[in-house]
Amino acid sequence: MTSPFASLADFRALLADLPGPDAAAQAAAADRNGQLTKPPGALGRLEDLAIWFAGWQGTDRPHCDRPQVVIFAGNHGVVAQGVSAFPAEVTVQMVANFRAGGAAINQLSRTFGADMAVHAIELDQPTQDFTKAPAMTEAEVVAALATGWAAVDPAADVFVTGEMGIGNTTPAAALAAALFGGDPAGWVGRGTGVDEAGLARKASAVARGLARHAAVLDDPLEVLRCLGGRELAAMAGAIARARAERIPVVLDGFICTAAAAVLERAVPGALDHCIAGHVSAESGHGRLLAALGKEPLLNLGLRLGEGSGAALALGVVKGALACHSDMATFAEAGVSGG
Ligand SMILES: O=C(O)c1ccc[n+]([C@@H]2O[C@H](COP(=O)([O-])O)[C@@H](O)[C@H]2O)c1
Ligand SMILES: Cc1cc2nc[nH]c2cc1C
Repeated sequence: MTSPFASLADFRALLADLPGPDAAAQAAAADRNGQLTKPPGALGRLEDLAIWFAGWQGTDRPHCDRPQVVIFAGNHGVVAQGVSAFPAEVTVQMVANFRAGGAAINQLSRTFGADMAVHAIELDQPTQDFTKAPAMTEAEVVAALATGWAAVDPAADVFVTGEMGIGNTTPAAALAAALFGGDPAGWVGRGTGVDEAGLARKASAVARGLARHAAVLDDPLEVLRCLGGRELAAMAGAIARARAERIPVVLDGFICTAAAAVLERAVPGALDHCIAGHVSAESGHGRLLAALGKEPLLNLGLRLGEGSGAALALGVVKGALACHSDMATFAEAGVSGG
């Protein structure tokens, strides 16, 4: 499908008209859950997870047989502010590594049977440094949203999106600060491993970005354009497309969640089809998830990005859905007490 939007106004209208879950399928799944051979509630959050997936997939026997992982890569003008522990050329080098099968996400995608795709977006054209100018023009942010929109396979049954972009914890922190308020220093973290001075440079860059773009801070899509990045916009576009297809989404780390938060702040409820795969070690991620009301499935101290935490969470999702959809009921198994 070519993208159904040509402007931010079109995208905004599309977001306001997204489908909800199938309440009947969800009710049928809750009923089935009550009949499975286990004490009530004994599978804990796995039970809620299965019932939630049932609603979005529109079946009382939800599945994770065709998970799709899509990684978007972008480069950032704000790296000129000294905000990353790694040089910008690592972005294109890691894209080559993804394509050669050598990154963590390749191994995790294979482990959980996910189809994996990589989209490098204009890596030779970094966004503008947001401390000096809007990161993107409207045409650029719409093109990135459309790349994300087009990347989703409508036949996937679970969707994961991740990113690669040296410097991108800084635009992610800027989005979080713009969307939820608070001191920039409270949203920046060590990313790939910056020292104290690097952390201070990140907080300063975010503060200057917020000041420069103060006029748009009440408009989440303009915030994405002025303070975000191409891979962040692409993740937002992909998450919106998954919603249009009613495909449940597993969110990854801080950058992915910040991109997703743009949609929720633009239209409350826009992330109802998303769960948090994990909470990353990036200091603002837990706070961002709390602001979105999302409880992460995993907390393993990851701070890699590239969809890795969400891909790992596919293991939990697969376990939850296998139990829900394939366990015997008390009646089927002849077990007393159901
Ligand atoms: O997902 C996370 O929470 C996360 C936390 C820290 C770093 N990263 C990854 O590291 C890169 C951004 O870090 P930095 O220090 O360059 O801003 C980018 O490629 C991300 O995928 C990702
Ligand atoms: C090596 C490397 C791999 C990554 N994967 C996601 N972000 C990354 C950042 C770096 C620096």
